Amino acid sequence: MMADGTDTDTLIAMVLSMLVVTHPGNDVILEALVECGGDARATADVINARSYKTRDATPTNSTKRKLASSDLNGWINPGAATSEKPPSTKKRKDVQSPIKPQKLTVPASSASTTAKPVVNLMQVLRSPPTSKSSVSRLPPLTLSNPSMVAEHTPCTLHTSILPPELACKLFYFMVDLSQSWKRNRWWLFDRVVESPHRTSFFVRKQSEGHSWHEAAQYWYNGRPTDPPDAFPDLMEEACHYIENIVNEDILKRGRLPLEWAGHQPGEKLWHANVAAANCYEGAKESVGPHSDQLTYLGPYPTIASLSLGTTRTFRLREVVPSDEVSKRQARTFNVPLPHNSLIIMHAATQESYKHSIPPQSVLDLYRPLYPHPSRPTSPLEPSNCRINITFRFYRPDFNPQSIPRCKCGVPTILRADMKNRHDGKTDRYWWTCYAGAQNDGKGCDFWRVMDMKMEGRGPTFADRSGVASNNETFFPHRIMV
Ligand SMILES: O=C(O)CCC(=O)C(=O)O
Ligand SMILES: [Fe+2]
Repeated sequence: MMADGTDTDTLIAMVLSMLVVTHPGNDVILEALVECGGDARATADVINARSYKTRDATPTNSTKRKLASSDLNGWINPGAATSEKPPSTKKRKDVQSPIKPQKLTVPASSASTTAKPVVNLMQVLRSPPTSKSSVSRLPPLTLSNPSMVAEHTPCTLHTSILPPELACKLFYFMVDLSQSWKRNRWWLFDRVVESPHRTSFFVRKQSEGHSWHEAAQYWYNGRPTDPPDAFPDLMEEACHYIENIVNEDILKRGRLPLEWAGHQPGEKLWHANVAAANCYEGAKESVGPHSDQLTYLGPYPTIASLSLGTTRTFRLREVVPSDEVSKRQARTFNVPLPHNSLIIMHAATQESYKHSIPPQSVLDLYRPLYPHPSRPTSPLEPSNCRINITFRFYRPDFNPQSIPRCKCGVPTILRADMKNRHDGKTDRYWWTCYAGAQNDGKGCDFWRVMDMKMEGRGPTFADRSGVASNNETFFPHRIMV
């Protein structure tokens, strides 16, 4: 998770959150962002203003209207005769900034309205030109059962994963706890932005000698935090079930060369030593498209994500590598995650896909089976909350002491080169400065390719099996060891 300052989704979310009219479509918002030099506040003002002016609408719920225009110049300046065509968005299906952040955000109320220097946002955001017109567009697909999930994605879905009473108790416990969780907050350009849900970070009691306190700070975008809490007992109990399922699942799959191979033969290869929890209250709370930061997870992590409470849609969309965008399109997969289900994001999910929990217009309330343990005689209360707990294995070879520091003196973050992962000549992971997330948006230009061997990381499956592991000679989806 966590974010930096160049994310399309973040900018769109900022604009959306300031609109008083119905969503005009991402392409329209992006073009308006270009017109407004990347200033989200100004973009929202322009979209709002033009909507009322041209439609004679007032900003009441009853008069909210859908705006649709493919010609943004004409739409923003209906009277202005201009020969300059607005940048076409027809071909833009999957706009990616070169370095992607981890969370969708909404602006803090302090968003400024002053004019900002003009940046050509499209140069940053637009994918390299391609001839996509011949590539057919695939409609979103709902994956409503475990076999569909396994068929279409690198994930597995398990339903009714915990004993029902444990799932219910853990849900109540976490909802109560979540009252003190925080909205993630960080700098984006010149303003502070905030995540549209609450979050918290936990460390397992017996986690092998490393202090994951620094890692916890990075969960909160580099903000100083108190040492993270230990897994509560109910989470610990749930974790045993989850570890068993995850290890069963990964044993059935081939392993990728850079995955952690363990110190001793027979050792449990995946164990959760940290967990991050999210609470989404109501239909509008969300998390935007992102891939999880790999800093402590290392390459090709497995992440086990437990859902409790109301069903929400988990959305997955592949990031098509640059050399394939002219041949195929990404497809959006929607996976409804009911109470007591586990979706396991297996190796290569973070390198190849973005995931999100989009806002919804309606929500099915969760109806608990058991009363709240501390209010056993109260009536059962349906809830509009979803609790998500992602159990994670922070690798011993990506511990805080071994994370490179940037020029600002703070630990860097590790990202995958999602766009070039099939290239074979391009390195696939890099370390970059992350100081800007907290430091008034100002970081340094630190950028270094991650080199497993030079940095002394492992042992990996490649080390064990002798398969080439340098970043130039294997292809994530093609070589299994
Ligand atoms: O709530 C979810 O299912 C996803 C949460 C997530 O992606 C994250 O915390 O990184
Ligand atoms: Fe995530």
